[in-house]
Amino acid sequence: MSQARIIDGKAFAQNLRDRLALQVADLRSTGAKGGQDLVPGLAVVLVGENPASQVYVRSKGQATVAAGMRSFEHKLPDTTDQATLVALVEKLNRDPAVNGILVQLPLPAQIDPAVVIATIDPAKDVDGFHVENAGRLALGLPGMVPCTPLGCMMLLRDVLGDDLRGKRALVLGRSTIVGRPMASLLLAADCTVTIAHSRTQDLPEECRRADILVAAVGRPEMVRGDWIKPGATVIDVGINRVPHADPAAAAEGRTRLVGDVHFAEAMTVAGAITPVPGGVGPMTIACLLLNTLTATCRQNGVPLPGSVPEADTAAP
Ligand SMILES: Nc1nc(=O)c2c([nH]1)NC[C@@H]1CN(c3ccc(C(=O)N[C@@H](CCC(=O)O)C(=O)O)cc3)C=[N+]21
Ligand SMILES: [Mg+2]
Repeated sequence: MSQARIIDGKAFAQNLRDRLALQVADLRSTGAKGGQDLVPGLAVVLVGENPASQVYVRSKGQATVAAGMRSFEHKLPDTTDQATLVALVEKLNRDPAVNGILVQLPLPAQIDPAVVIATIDPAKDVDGFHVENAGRLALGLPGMVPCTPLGCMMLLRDVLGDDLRGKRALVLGRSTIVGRPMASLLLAADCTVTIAHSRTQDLPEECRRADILVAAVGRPEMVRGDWIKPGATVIDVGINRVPHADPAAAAEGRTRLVGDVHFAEAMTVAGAITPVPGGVGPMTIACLLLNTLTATCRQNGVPLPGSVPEADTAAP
């Protein structure tokens, strides 16, 4: 039986982070010569004590420092009101040491995420969630591109190169943070794009038509082997924590991570596939650093370092 190529997102992300660290060091020395502060700074705001969010925020901070950038972490209590969070974001907008701002989602129920995101200066919106950046992407204009779709695109470019052109791509999921921006990027890469979702009729049949399948629905192992076109490239965005496969371990409360794709089944059909963990997740963090570097360069009128991929087009 055939075996898919496993797309090593972890290694790709580490390589990107190494290259970014070199560019950050270059930028810092350029700034020192010109008397400018060209040290990229990323502010991450966490409201509340969601354990998963705490883990993500910690690994983002570590990655930021490892790349030679400044990390500013702001932790606010679960009871924080919207006005307080908006005031913090406004302060970060004005702070010249802060080039990127990320407000960790989800936010507690008393805070409307749309209001907070609308407050972020679009030039510092390294998540690419602001309406201005979402609109720019939808119109094919330069802007900040959401990290997860950007990372998926880089992996696809690595596997397929120019073969992306004209391919049938299906995005499963229509979220504003993954599905929709992913579809825009695939369209910009000259794919023929379908967005499928919970109301799509004959979903397995739709999936089977796709040369490129991007699963981002948040449903553990929903995409089965027989939903996949033989040889297709599969990008699994899902990160679902489920009880451990071994019932004894599950009884002790142990969990494991699975994607939106049934990996073992997909392995026998797909041409290439991202694993979970070790696929898209690490790319999200690497692209956050890339966006922070891009934002810093644009804010200071400095050209993007040559070997850093152009985020807008996700060229290799
Ligand atoms: N404003 C905002 N921006 C985000 O980008 C954002 C957010 N809020 N809220 C939560 C989600 C989730 N997210 C992940 C980042 C890295 C991994 C990651 O590195 N995963 C590893 C390890 C996973 C693990 O072991 O738990 C992997 O897939 O291999 C996963 C998920 C960013 N998010
Ligand atoms: Mg700075």
